[in-house]
Amino acid sequence: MTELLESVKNIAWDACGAIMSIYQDSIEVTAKSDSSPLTQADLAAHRLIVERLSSLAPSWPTLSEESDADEIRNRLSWSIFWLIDPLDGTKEFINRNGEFTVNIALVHEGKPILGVIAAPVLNTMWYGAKDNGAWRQRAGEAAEPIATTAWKPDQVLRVVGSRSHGSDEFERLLKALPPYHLQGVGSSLKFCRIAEGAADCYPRPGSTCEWDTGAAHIILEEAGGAVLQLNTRTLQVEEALQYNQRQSLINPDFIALGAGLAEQWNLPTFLKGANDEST
Ligand SMILES: Nc1ncnc2c1ncn2[C@@H]1O[C@H](COP(=O)(O)O)[C@@H](OP(=O)(O)O)[C@H]1O
Ligand SMILES: [Mg+2]
Repeated sequence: MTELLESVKNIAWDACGAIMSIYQDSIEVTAKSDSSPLTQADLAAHRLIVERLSSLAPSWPTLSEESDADEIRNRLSWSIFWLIDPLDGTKEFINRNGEFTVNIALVHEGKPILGVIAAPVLNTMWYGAKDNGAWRQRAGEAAEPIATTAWKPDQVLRVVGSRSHGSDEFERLLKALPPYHLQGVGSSLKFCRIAEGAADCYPRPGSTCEWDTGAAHIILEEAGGAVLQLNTRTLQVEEALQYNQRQSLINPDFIALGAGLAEQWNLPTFLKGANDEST
């Protein structure tokens, strides 16, 4: 696993290089069929990552946000594959605020077992693999282990949410939380904040795809946290998100949280109903 991680880290970092050469030049934006934005950086990173992973592990297929439908036609029969978002946070990339990442996960039997998230503007990578812990590495520095922090009921809950994709459902969920502080953060960086102990939870009703969460999912689990399906009606957490098990690649509603918070979430006292004391 350690050797595989090093290879994937190198690939993610090289993809960051391809993205940055476009970031520093001019960004051309086109619209995909679902009207979400696409840039030449998404495609350059996609091509580099798919080519390099295919030569690293020729028998493991790749499923990228930018894959053609034909290339992933048989995906439900895959037991192991690479799950890739070549540029997560395209809107943040276009807005040039630095909050975008390259996400690469290895998924086995519906669960992510290795993940790398690279943020070129922040010069940082977060990564982890099953039973190998979670790590953060700043460019030119040694890797350091990271872990979630356990929220206590007398503390303000540090919530992270999308910078660019809010929703009424998200606003409704916030009302069920104890006193909180909300920070908007782009891309998978929200999960990284929880994994390194800088935030407590990230509720996300709707509007994410499996490539937005796969790499972050295993990193957060290895840091002591969890990424759990959330029933937004009852506000109960359910089993962990699963990958490549359904026709749709859109995730169900979920909440990512640090150590111990899933148990707290199920305590009736945790949910206080409409809450107007938020900071
Ligand atoms: N309506 C929608 N349906 C599915 N996924 C959506 C969506 N709106 C946003 N997303 C996903 O949310 C990601 C951005 O996350 P965030 O808002 O947390 O920064 C996008 O990643 P990309 O930028 O890779 O397309 C996209 O995959
Ligand atoms: Mg993308």
